[in-house]
Amino acid sequence: MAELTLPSPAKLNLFLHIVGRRPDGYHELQTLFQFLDYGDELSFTLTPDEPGVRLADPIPGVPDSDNLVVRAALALAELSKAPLPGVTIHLHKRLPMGGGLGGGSSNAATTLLAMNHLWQLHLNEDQLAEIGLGLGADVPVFVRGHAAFGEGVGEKLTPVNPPEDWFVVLKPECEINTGKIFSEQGLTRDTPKIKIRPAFEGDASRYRNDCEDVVRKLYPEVNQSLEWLSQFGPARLTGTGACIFGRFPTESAARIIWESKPSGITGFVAKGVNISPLHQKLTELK
Ligand SMILES: C[C@](O)(CO)[C@H](O)COP(=O)(O)OP(=O)(O)OC[C@H]1O[C@@H](n2ccc(N)nc2=O)[C@H](O)[C@@H]1O
Ligand SMILES: Nc1ncnc2c1ncn2[C@@H]1O[C@H](COP(=O)(O)OP(=O)(O)OP(=O)(O)O)[C@@H](O)[C@H]1O
Repeated sequence: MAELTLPSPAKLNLFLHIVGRRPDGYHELQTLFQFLDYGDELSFTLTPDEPGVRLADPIPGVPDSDNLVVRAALALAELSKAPLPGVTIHLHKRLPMGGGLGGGSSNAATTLLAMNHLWQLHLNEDQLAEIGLGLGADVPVFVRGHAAFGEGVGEKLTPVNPPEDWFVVLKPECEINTGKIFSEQGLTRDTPKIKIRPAFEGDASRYRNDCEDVVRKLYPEVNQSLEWLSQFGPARLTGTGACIFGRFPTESAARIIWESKPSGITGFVAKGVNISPLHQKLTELK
């Protein structure tokens, strides 16, 4: 029985600038993606006697047909002319939903890489990134697996190596819908483009997240958490939120701040990594 267990890490947008808007309404970004050594875990078991894609742990409130794990597996299955064995997928969710950590996109990318392997489809990374983009703007970076300067809607990726610092990630008590933030009237949409070089050679804390002002106004919980965390250094929103992060040079420095957080706030401490834990695991398996 073919079986595979793989990580599905979180990402941070170390900065996120909105530099324009495409005719289809999607926003053009410049962003710095880095992975965290923290995330969900997915297990895939082929079931040759039982066709189809089954999710063993549905997410409450998300129909299986909308779950990006199922959608990713079905998108691959559609491309195969030959009948494929079925698969049962276990999803161990740790990442908060609507957190700006790219949990669903990461789950989709892990599924694409796992099922390409288990179904022996031999699609290359470019093909998987293209299929991934059809599932969500954040999927390609998880498919490629290297920290990157992202442009376009996040699909034009230049691999970079920002410092692998430690992060305190806090999850204020709200879920934020990405589409809602991108449709807000007051959103800054005209930040001048920067060149790639300063973005990763310089200190990313010189740059900002253009969604932050709008999110602070709409979600007082996020505003309060940012105010608290920024006492200890620059604190920023990831994606369209709701999660925020502060950067620290060592694990112990991050843990001291984590231990002192106000009661009731959830989150975690994790290390920023430039090679995705998913790709690290796949390399070990080769
Ligand atoms: C904010 C980021 O997380 C930054 O990495 C991503 O750009 C969002 O990626 P995502 O969650 O995969 O977003 P999608 O599921 O593709 O888009 C959700 C909705 O947000 C809006 N959207 C998204 C991305 C983008 N560059 N411009 C947009 O206007 C669109 O209305 C879209 O229907
Ligand atoms: N496997 C999945 N995991 C999480 N969410 C999923 C999944 N499949 C579908 N979704 C849907 O996608 C929505 C966004 O979830 P996700 O965790 O990716 O948000 P996010 O971290 O804000 O993403 P991003 O940073 O890409 O904007 C959820 O509210 C849920 O309805």
